[in-house]
Amino acid sequence: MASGNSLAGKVAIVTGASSGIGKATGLALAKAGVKVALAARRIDKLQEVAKQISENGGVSICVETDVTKRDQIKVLVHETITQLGPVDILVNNAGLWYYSLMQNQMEDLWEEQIDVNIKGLTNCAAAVLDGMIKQGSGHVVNMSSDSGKKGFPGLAVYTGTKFYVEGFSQTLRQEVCKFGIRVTCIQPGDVTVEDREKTHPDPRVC
Ligand SMILES: NC(=O)C1=CN([C@@H]2O[C@H](COP(=O)(O)OP(=O)(O)OC[C@H]3O[C@@H](n4cnc5c(N)ncnc54)[C@H](OP(=O)(O)O)[C@@H]3O)[C@@H](O)[C@H]2O)C=CC1
Ligand SMILES: N[C@@H](C=O)C(=O)O
Repeated sequence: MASGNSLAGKVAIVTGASSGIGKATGLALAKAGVKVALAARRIDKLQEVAKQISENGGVSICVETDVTKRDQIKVLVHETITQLGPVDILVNNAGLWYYSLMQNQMEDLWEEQIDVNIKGLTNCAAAVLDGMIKQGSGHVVNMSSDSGKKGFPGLAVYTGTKFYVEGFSQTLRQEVCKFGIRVTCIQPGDVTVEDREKTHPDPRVC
């Protein structure tokens, strides 16, 4: 354990760790000495991140997880505790966004964003709470967005999901601070990620 580093030796789950902000967070936490459970649907991408972590002397596991599936989240938490130890940190990062004007009625895209950004984030937070309450400590880091602070045309549903993240985080914080659990909300602005085209699939939907 590196001295003077309060993160070293801790255990973190990072959802959406297969690319972008989640991947960068997983790498950064591992570099700081955190044992990281990398979660996302694309196991091949997670394994690439894990390889990078182990080449740099870090510790991680990969758990194929779809955060819209509660049973898979339970397996994620179980595998993390079994292989790495009790969960100190959850980086609730998995999320996606699609630009589309409401008038274009892209119902499937709305539902996907609601399922991942709202239900997935809620279920992941819920799955680690019990353990954190029992151990009297923990940190839930919820990924919001600048879209969690103001609306952007073309992002009505996405913005709605991130306003949810803000409201959910504020309330959760008030409920669990008495157990020594911290809840943080992060609002990145525009961050260039490798899969930008995937989340912005077709400018014609705008
Ligand atoms: N990039 C930006 O400008 C900003 C991003 N954000 C937020 O940051 C977070 C990360 O996004 P970003 O890094 O940019 O985008 P990426 O597309 O690079 O990453 C999204 C991650 O979410 C994962 N994911 C998507 N759906 C699911 C699912 N059902 N189950 C599990 N994992 C899932 C993806 O993994 P996989 O496909 O393998 O499952 C991927 O790892 C999001 O919450 C986003 O809203 C906030 C503000 C700005
Ligand atoms: N703010 C970003 C998403 O959260 C975006 O501009 O796409």
